[in-house]
Amino acid sequence: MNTMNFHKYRPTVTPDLPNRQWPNRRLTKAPIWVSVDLRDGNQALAKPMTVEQKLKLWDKLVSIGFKTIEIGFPSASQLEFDFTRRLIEENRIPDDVTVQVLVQAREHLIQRTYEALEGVKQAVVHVYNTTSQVQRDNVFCKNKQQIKQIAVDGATWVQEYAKHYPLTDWVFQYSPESFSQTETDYAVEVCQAVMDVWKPTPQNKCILNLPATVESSSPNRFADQIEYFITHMQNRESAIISVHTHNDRGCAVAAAELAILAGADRVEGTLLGNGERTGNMDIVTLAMNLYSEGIDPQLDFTHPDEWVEVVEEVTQISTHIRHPWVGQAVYTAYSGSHQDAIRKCLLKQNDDQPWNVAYLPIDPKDIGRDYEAIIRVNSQSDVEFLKVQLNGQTWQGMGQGTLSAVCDAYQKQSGQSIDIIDYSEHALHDPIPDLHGNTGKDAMAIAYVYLKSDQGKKVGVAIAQDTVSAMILAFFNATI
Ligand SMILES: CC(=O)SCCNC(=O)CCNC(=O)[C@H](O)C(C)(C)COP(=O)(O)OP(=O)(O)OC[C@H]1O[C@@H](n2cnc3c(N)ncnc32)[C@H](O)[C@@H]1OP(=O)(O)O
Ligand SMILES: CC(C)C(=O)C(=O)O
Repeated sequence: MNTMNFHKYRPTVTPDLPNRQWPNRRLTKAPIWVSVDLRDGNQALAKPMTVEQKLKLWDKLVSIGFKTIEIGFPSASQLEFDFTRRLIEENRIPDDVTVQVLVQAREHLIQRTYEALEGVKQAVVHVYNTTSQVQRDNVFCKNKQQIKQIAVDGATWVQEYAKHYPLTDWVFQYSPESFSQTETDYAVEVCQAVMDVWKPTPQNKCILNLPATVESSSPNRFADQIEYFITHMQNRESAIISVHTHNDRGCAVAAAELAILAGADRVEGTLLGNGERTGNMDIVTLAMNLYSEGIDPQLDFTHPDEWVEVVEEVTQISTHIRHPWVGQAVYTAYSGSHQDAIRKCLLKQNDDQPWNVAYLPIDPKDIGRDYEAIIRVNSQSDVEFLKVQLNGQTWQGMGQGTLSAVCDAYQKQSGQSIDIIDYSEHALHDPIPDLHGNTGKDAMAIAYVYLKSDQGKKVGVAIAQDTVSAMILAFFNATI
């Protein structure tokens, strides 16, 4: 047997933390959210957004309720610079929203970043350099001391250039990029050196953003890294601890959740998880996870169809039908036992009681989905909710069985009262000859339906490929 070449790989080293506290904690409130759609999300697109598209997404992010939005990398290109200027000069930044911008720890780029931000009321200047061993050795070809010096120089320039713009309320953020692949003690050392430059206080905090730039271990080990960092740093009360997870192993949301348990205050991510490679942490999923546990997510995702459309338009990426919480299929049950359970629970569900419905973790109505989409009929289902396409019209009905669902649909559509007197359905195993004696190989079921309506008693009969279709056709034959 061929085996995959797993010998090629080694696990990422994460700290031992025998007294870890995070597993005993629960999520109780939303973190500080930061949307990085317009930066990390954008830099990952084959066709990055135009200024107009960025403005459109910006408006959506503001309306959803983000209070900090990383708007781009203004020193990287004229487009990024111009977008920043548009937001400022056109007064598009509400007073309670702070823009954040990313920059490398390089002086000319930091200078240009401040030029882009001239006149802004408040902003986070986010400077980063990578600290991981692979980048130290292979990309930067520098030792730990030299890499730390890049961070210190960057922090110094960020602080110095800010002084040229005293009217703005500046907040400084530092990311040891590839934190999760960095020796955690070393990450603490570098961040401490940055804090020594900025000298934050509990009243004037800096932000330390700890990224899983590439997700390389399981979420519990990322949580260990965060808890280790927090418990080994000095002056914890003067820093906001932020995390920025990517989804390489499919666990970005879980990693962020466990990082919050481990003490992180703030989470960076994108709507629907767009971002480098497998994407950034999906803020929608994390926020809705909190919501489904009765925690105020502090973001408003009530009308997904509106903002999903904008995200899809600007990213040119469609949303999977099974995307957590907002995919088109996530409140739909095809299988009979699920349909049965949902119907029974919905009948018992009172609006003033906590949500208690099997198979539906939240009330789909909360995000603008109706129950009619919930139950779909196919070969896996016992028909209790029906959609019938007839003469170009869609008829919908719900009932204990096929016939009562059809009857319900018919009554809603025609306004006529109708009673089912009796019915019978038979699966046929032998082929049925048609009027000319030919064998209809597909015919497999026959149904009789006896009705009493305003027009008196009627009987309908039909043969079809299955009993459900035969019943529906027999019903309509009886109503003609
Ligand atoms: C994990 C992340 O998402 S980080 C963000 C990534 N996003 C982006 O990079 C998008 C925007 N960036 C860009 O368009 C370009 O990188 C620019 C315009 C900012 C800079 O371009 P350039 O200077 O031409 O190239 P580049 O970014 O490759 O860097 C060149 C040098 O800076 C160094 N450098 C890279 N990142 C950093 C950093 N964060 N801090 C300090 N130096 C850095 C490189 O090692 C390289 O050094 P060398 O010339 O001695 O080999
Ligand atoms: C710049 C940092 C925060 C980043 O985007 C990453 O590490 O993924």
